Amino acid sequence: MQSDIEIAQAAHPWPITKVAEAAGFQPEEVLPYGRQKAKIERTTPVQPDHFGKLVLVTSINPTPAGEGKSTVAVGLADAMQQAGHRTMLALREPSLGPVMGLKGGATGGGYSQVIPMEDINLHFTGDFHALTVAQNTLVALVDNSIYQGNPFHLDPRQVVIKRVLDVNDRSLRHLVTGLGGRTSGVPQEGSFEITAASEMMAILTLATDLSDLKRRINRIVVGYTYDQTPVTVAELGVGGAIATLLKDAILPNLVQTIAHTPALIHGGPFANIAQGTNSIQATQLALQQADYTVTEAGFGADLGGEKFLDVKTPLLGKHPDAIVVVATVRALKMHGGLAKDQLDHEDLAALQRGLANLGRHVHSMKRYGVPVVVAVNRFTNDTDAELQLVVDYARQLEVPAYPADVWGHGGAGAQALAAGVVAATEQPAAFTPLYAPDADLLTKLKRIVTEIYGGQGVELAPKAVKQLHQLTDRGWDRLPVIVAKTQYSVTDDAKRLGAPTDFKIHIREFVPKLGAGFIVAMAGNILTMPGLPKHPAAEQIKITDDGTIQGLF
Ligand SMILES: Nc1ncnc2c1ncn2[C@@H]1O[C@H](COP(=O)(O)OP(=O)(O)O)[C@@H](O)[C@H]1O
Ligand SMILES: O=COP(=O)(O)O
Repeated sequence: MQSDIEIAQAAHPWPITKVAEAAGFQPEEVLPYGRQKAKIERTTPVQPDHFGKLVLVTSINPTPAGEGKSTVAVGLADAMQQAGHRTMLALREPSLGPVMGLKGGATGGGYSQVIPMEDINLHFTGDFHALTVAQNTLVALVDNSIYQGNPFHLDPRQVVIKRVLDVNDRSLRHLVTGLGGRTSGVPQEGSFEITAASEMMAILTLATDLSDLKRRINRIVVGYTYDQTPVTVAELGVGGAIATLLKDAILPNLVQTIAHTPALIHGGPFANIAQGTNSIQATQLALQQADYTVTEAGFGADLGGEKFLDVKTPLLGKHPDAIVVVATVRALKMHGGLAKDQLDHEDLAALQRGLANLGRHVHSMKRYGVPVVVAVNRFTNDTDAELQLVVDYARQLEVPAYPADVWGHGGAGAQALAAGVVAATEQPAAFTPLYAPDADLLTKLKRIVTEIYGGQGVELAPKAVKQLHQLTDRGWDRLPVIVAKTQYSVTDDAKRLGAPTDFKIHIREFVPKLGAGFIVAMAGNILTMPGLPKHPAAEQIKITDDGTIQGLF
């Protein structure tokens, strides 16, 4: 069986200028980066009343490998395009952390991939590197201000803006900087987070244009003074320089699928530690150009799905017309109690037990008032009996379900799914947000935990209780909330699979991100700098002397 990269390398892509022309972009809007990539620079403002239909792809709680949201999104878009619907994808950029680590890339798989997968999964058009330099330059400017006499009276123990790196590196979670004596800075305790979790990434993906980007950067709180007053980038007077570093990164990237469906790929926040959705700009651009936009949000519906619907949708100016919940037999069997190495043979009893996780996510997506469709992403070991069990269960939930073999057959494996999704987008939708925008932080959190996770409520650690009072005193307690928690469970315990209800979410601290415009609630022991596994993917990745990349999954 060919690998993802072998299938991608055997594809015959169009020149990106041809993809752009077919997608309706004007030549002056297309900035090629080589033959198969381009950035798109809008020359006319988007018009929300001309937007096409929006399809959000989310999923059940995944296994560590992922359950195929990107793969299904690509195969679905190809199938819709091949059925004659003008379709465009809006996806997120991969982080090199998982690419070299455990999870792999974010370009789909099999015959449902965006290409050139090597470029996209490695340095793409440099957006992650630009974001890394932008955030690290800001930290250096803050440290320099403290070193050069500290005119803003910043407390070195309360600098909250973190250095970032697009690498999984646990050794950078806790460190001391500024050692080496008087000329080497001011000693400070600090830490790195992965670029995908950075506030700069969140700002890039939520900004509607360059002026919004600049406003958001200026709102970043870099730290607090000795008397607890927040200090912003605007006060430091360096917002313009930081925005300059992102002048190209702010532009969405255009590539194509193996079947030449246009795909805008922009922004790469993870949904377990950030908001997990691709950029507002790319999604609006796709909505403007195509009759159907297929987009995805990270990890399960409890994370990327909820954040897309409650944080991104109000800024996007358009709610989804249909929500696709991707399920796999293998993940459902894990939720039914099987171990990772027991998933390759038929086990209807385990599958039956694990269906509750699908039920949880279908229920939580249905409450938004948007038609829901289940896509059963077929793996080679899935039996017809297992697939039928999932379809029958979905029918009991009164949602249509379509097995799709997009990995093995691309769009041809998703024709029934595509027809079902198009039909779903024609159904009436009464979008119902989860909480009122002006609800307080705790109310928002409780709604997420009870309505989306199925839990009993929230428990705040003493530090979080204290922070909540500070947030309230500052008037920051009405901002949207982003829950950072494990992707494997609806709870904050990665080992609790299925659909438990007897749990609370334990919030250890709140992290205000005023530039991004939300508060992050850190649940359980979630970390914002992942580590590498015992056998990282890097052990398989090679490059031949003639420059051919191998083993990139
Ligand atoms: N039906 C399938 N059969 C085999 N491999 C698959 C299938 N669907 C996805 N994969 C593989 O699983 C990995 C994760 O898929 P991906 O679409 O990235 O998941 P997600 O977007 O949910 O994280 C990729 O390497 C992909 O090639
Ligand atoms: O944020 C994580 O996204 P994936 O589910 O695509 O890995």
